[in-house]
Amino acid sequence: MEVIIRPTTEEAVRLTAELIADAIRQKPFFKLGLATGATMEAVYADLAEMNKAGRVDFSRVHTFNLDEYIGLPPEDPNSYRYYMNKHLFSKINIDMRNTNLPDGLAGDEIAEGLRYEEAIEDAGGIDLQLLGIGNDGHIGFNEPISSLGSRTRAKALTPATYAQNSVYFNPPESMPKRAFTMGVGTILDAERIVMLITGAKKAGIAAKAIEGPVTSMVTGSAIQLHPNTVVILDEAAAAELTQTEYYKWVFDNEPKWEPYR
Ligand SMILES: N[C@@H]1[C@@H](O)[C@H](O)[C@@H](COP(=O)(O)O)O[C@@H]1O
Repeated sequence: MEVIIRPTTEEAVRLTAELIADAIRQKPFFKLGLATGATMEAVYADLAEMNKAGRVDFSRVHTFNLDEYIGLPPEDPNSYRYYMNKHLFSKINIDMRNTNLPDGLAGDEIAEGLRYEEAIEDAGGIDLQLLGIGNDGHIGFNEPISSLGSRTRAKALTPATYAQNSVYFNPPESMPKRAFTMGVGTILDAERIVMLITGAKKAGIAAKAIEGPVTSMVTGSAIQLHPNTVVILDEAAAAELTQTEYYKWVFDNEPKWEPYR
């Protein structure tokens, strides 16, 4: 795992977008795993800008989102399908048929989990999975005590997640209590993981996920098991890390990071 700390949120976001764009440039038939949440909005704005400037082409990219609320139709402004269309898909040259999210309205939940797993497998697996982290340490909607081997399935949301995300719903109580999410095992199967964590509120959970023990209580800590992971943080989110001098040295000196410095 590598940890990169950038002085500002903008720089952390920009680096995340650059890594994604570079990866797509190297392999046009790219399978990109996507995340939602406030943190990612700026990443998608950067990617849309790069696409517009002709710096990255999404025409042959296939996307797979981590999760979707159960019970929300795609046109609901709080569905993750709506979020993705709004923040990214409508702004880039992607073929909408190549964009995938779990179907929040799927009647048979077991079948929907299997369908999504098969769709990822049929596409040849995910090349790069973008991740944020929830206040309770979740990745996707893999809440505390989710099996670290879990696959795509329906998952009940914790009170912490409810508190974090219900502010977007009107009324807040209309937020679904369950969601489909890729499993931790599904996420760990990706070829490469890029996690972005920004803001002072995430400093505690960032330190747990990056430097704490690998535990299903913080499913974000499972990234430590992945052989090709980079975590990008702004200074505020990195405030509780203990090895910051080392992380900074690596970014400032390792040749592979030279183009991004
Ligand atoms: N399911 C998503 C997660 O994938 C995301 O990481 C999290 C963080 O959101 P934010 O960036 O708003 O803190 O939000 C939701 O819960």
